[in-house]
Amino acid sequence: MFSFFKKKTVTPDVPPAAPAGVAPTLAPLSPPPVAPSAPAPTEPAAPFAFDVETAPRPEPKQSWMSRLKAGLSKTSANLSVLFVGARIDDELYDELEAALLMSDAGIDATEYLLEALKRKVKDDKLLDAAAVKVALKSLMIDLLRPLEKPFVLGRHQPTVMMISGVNGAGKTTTIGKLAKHMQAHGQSVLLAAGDTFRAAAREQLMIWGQRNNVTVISQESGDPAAVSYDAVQSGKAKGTNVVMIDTAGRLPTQLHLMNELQKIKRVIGKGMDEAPHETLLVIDGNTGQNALTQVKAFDDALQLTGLIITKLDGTAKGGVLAAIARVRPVPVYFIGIGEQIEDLQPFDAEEFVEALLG
Ligand SMILES: Nc1nc2c(ncn2[C@@H]2O[C@H](COP(=O)(O)OP(=O)(O)OP(=O)(O)O)[C@@H](O)[C@H]2O)c(=O)[nH]1
Repeated sequence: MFSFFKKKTVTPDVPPAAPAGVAPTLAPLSPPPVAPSAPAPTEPAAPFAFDVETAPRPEPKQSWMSRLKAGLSKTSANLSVLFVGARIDDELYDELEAALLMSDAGIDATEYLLEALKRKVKDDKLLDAAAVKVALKSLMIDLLRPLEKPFVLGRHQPTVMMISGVNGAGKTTTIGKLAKHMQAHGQSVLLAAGDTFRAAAREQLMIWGQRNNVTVISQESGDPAAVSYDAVQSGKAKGTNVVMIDTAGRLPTQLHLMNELQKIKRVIGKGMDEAPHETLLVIDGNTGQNALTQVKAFDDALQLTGLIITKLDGTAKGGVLAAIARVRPVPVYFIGIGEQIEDLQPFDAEEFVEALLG
């Protein structure tokens, strides 16, 4: 058993002791230092650790942190400038309120943070703007920390993951990255091309599967629930470690398509008790407050176990994580900042706030 988790919580060489019955939490997400030999499908993979800073990458690639900072630079510039030589007065709070709203934090999280900050400034008798910024950082970390959750594999054989989201959110790209990470750490992976609407999407996944030596279950036309069921059966028969089920993009307002997702989930459950073990929503980080609408709708329909937020390298503002934390705190397993495999990393609240408020 292993989990994808932030690096700070682990000692790479010595796996932390886990309480009885609980999966050990290790940090991952990069090729392991030595090329692994894939174990027999049913063997659990050896635990592995991931360190963003030391992971090998071609020069002159920037570190994960500097790229995350660059991705969130719009918001961080707007927030940071407020504290430069500022007086602690209503004007500062007003500007901060505007900057948080602009960052997509939404009204609830913005009001919560402002109230908490004012209280802290008073209680701790803070006198200069730099100290207020530090206080805001710590409040944001506290707000976002409940969204951190290790992504554990190995509790089930196979672990079945269902991946949903609106069109173009980055579902298929994310599945590809995750599959590669998992393979690199000795996990056997099977994909289901559950997007039976778009032939191109199916073909994209098939070609990708051939290139990367990953079996893809697909049907030319047909019922995505049936494809998903077949994939689970195949995964069980082959002793595959992970079955990932891609689904067609859809809007939460397309009720018949949301009903279809519920059906896919039910049918997966018929293929294997307790499956899908992970019901994930992929969100484009540039969607702003609409991301919150998506989380609510998909969570209501599917009871999500986690989120993956992509494209935080574009025009993303980042504040939407605060809105999610306040309004619908579904765990954020991973965040993505680009199209390369190492551009998807476990969500780390402290790292994220550091990039946002630096
Ligand atoms: N910049 C950037 N682009 C990304 C990221 N993740 C995915 N993309 C791009 O977003 C586009 C859409 O990605 P897909 O994986 O096809 O999205 P999808 O959700 O499967 O799309 P549908 O099948 O149409 O629903 C592609 O061009 C990806 O390369 C990211 O983190 N950053």
